[in-house]
Amino acid sequence: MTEKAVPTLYEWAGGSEALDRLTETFYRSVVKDDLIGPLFAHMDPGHPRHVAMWLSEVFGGPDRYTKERGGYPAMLRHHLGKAITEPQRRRWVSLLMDAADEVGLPDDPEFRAAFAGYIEWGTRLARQNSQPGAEPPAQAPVPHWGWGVAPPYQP
Ligand code: HEM
Repeated sequence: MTEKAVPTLYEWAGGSEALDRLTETFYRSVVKDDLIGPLFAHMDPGHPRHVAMWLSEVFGGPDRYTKERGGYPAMLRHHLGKAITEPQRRRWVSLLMDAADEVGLPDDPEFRAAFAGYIEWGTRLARQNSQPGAEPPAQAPVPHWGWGVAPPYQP
């Protein structure tokens, strides 16, 4: 019996097109939000696409954020000194999950658990690293997130 190959989270999500749709929709609601909108008032117009590139790389897609945007050190720099609060972090997560539903990212339990796991981890690091006086590592690889203990259900 041959075993099915396990797709990456990137493939399961629908690739870069799906992640672009996700971040476009997400940042449209972010900029209108009273709690976190002001943080993004001077956002680069390419921001949604850049974050989609980051997420693609994390979830096993092409390493475009590393090649074209400067990888982890560049991402880190964008958060330093922003003093993100816990309510702001929670709002960011909540709006992203709303956007995931709105654009129809796969909603199976395994995908959403893995997706939420990375988002929870990443936003907590972003909050910590954004505090005044934080000294996060200046260099680190872009994380590669997988399915964890619940690989996709493939009957
Ligand atoms: C998993 C969590 C997160 C990821 C993957 C992420 C990713 C990124 C990336 C890749 C950039 C740089 C984009 C570029 O190269 O142009 C960035 C910038 C930024 N992020 Fe995050 N971020 C996360 C969480 C957060 C949270 C929780 C907040 C605040 C509530 C936040 C606020 C910002 C801001 C204000 C910028 C700079 C925007 C600008 O002025 O251009 N991030 N983020």
